Amino acid sequence: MKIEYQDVYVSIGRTRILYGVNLTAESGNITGIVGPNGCGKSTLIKTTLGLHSMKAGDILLEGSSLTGLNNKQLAQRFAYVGQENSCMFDFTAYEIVSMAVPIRGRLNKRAERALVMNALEQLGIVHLRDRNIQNLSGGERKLVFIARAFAQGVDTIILDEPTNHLDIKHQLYILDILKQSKKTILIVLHDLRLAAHYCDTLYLMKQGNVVCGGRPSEVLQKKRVHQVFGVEGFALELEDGALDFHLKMN
Ligand SMILES: Nc1ncnc2c1ncn2[C@@H]1O[C@H](COP(=O)(O)OP(=O)(O)OP(=O)(O)O)[C@@H](O)[C@H]1O
Repeated sequence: MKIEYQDVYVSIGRTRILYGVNLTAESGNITGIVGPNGCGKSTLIKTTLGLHSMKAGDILLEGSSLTGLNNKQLAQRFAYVGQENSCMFDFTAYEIVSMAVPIRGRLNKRAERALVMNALEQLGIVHLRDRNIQNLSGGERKLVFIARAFAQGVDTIILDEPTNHLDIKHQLYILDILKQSKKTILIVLHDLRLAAHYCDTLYLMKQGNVVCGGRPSEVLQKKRVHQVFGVEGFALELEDGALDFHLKMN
């Protein structure tokens, strides 16, 4: 489902954090948000979850405003995978994933089990189902939280830096799964190589606003990368047509 941010202004306390953000994540696409630390990426995501209120603007899902919806109604529309990897209690991976089930309404035990197992299978983590979440590695935990998002059964998943702390193999694994899912994905990324390669559309943020949005090849141009990140880098097309990002290091 298409997500539209229309002229979103957010303040925290007396500090203005977002200054009229306009951004569209098209249905079935991967839309990335990149930008320097503190530019407001997580604030935008948290505003979508209703954790910050908007001073002005609106957030629409398939044309309908999210304003005023309660947590359950939001969870019936989209899933969220946050930066945090921790869990305070001794749940198994299976139990964590099954927490998504009530969002789908009443299901009998058999249907619930099929749903959870299907999500674990999609992420390739059936073997982890009885493991205590506390004893899993950071990458394994992230896979469990993404499986929970899949079990929610929604078309739209919003992820805030899901590749943080993961080794390169797990980073690619997670992004490949998201790509193959054909879901509407809105994802905050720091790695510009991953952003260039996986995103259909990319938005570049700086100091609370979107500097530019479009295809990664258009957005990650040398001049703009320098303006926003202060480094020398640019997107480049490889022989097979895939997009990469070249960073010049001194
Ligand atoms: N609860 C809060 N109270 C006060 N200031 C906040 C709060 N949350 C965020 N901020 C400030 O808002 C700005 C944007 O923060 P945000 O976390 O959205 O940035 P970000 O782009 O996600 O950064 P990063 O890449 O480091 O995760 C920062 O200056 C941050 O200090």
